Amino acid sequence: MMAIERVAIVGLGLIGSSVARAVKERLPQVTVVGHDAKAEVRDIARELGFCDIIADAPAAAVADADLVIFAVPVGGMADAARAVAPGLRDGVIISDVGSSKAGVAAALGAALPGHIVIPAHPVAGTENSGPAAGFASLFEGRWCIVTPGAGAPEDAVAALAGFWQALGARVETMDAAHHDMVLAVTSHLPHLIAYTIVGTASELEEVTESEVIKYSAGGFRDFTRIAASDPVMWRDVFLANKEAVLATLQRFNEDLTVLQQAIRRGDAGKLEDWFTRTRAIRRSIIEQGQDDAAPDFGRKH
Ligand SMILES: NC(=O)C1=CN([C@@H]2O[C@H](COP(=O)(O)OP(=O)(O)OC[C@H]3O[C@@H](n4cnc5c(N)ncnc54)[C@H](O)[C@@H]3O)[C@@H](O)[C@H]2O)C=CC1
Ligand SMILES: O=C(O)C(=O)Cc1ccc(O)cc1
Repeated sequence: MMAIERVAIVGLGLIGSSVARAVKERLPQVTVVGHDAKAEVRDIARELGFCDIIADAPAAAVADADLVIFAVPVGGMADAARAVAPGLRDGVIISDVGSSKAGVAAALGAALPGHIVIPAHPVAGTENSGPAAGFASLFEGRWCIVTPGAGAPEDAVAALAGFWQALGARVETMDAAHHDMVLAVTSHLPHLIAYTIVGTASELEEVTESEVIKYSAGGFRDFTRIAASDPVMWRDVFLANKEAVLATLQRFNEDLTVLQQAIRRGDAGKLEDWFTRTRAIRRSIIEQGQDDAAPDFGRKH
């Protein structure tokens, strides 16, 4: 198996800093080099000490790395890749943690021709961002979806899978397009709904802002957590996963119309049947011990 002795992390926010912290805790023999485009983030990273080395220049950060992980918003992957390109050694594994995969795979492949690119997505995170928000246990028991292209060398895929397993993650391999369809349903649409509902509530004139805050102990409160997620990161996810999100939204709108009609017509049976079915879905997730693997809007950190 390919040995990973030196990892370079480009982008030291929530996910990049969590990867660095997890490596330091679980793979202490591995050297972690970090870089962020923002000088203030590099300063905070130096202070917090979750990397062995912080490099000011992107190409210097990746020199001699066995694995380079891009942990920047998905719309910034190409720029980040071009910036490190002159420093990459032959045979290095290039990966990322982006929330959408087909567009990122294409962007990294085009920016780094001739390199081994194996995209990945740890399905774990929080509504917080920045280098101080990360923590070493973030990936424990969570899924990491690896989406190797057709030509990806098996030993490199195995090395990347082993790396994520060492950080505590469960690894699944799938096609990037399939990943994007699945995540559109399980993650991207729920975020879009949260952004919508919180925006709508704050705009409703008959409900004052103080009432929204005062009575937000119910379901609304869980939506506000999700709707506090990073604006740049999520802007990029929706633009990158446009087709899958729009297809999912189409289905969602149709189902919403069905429920709307049931309410208007007073169709009690329809409403009760629907809610009974969704309750069973939640219960079966919990019975399978998978509640941690599914997005949980009420999860506390
Ligand atoms: N936030 C979450 O819960 C999760 C996020 N992701 C993915 O992880 C990636 C990073 O997200 P977060 O860590 O949450 O964001 P973040 O906003 O906490 O950190 C991103 C960092 O990347 C830096 N950056 C931006 N462009 C750069 C460039 N060209 N070169 C170097 N550094 C650059 C920023 O200065 C920032 O410090 C995104 O692609 C996101 O889709 C994946 C799983 C969960
Ligand atoms: O905070 C939450 O509930 C999340 O859903 C975190 C999250 C955000 C983006 C991802 O790609 C994966 C996980």
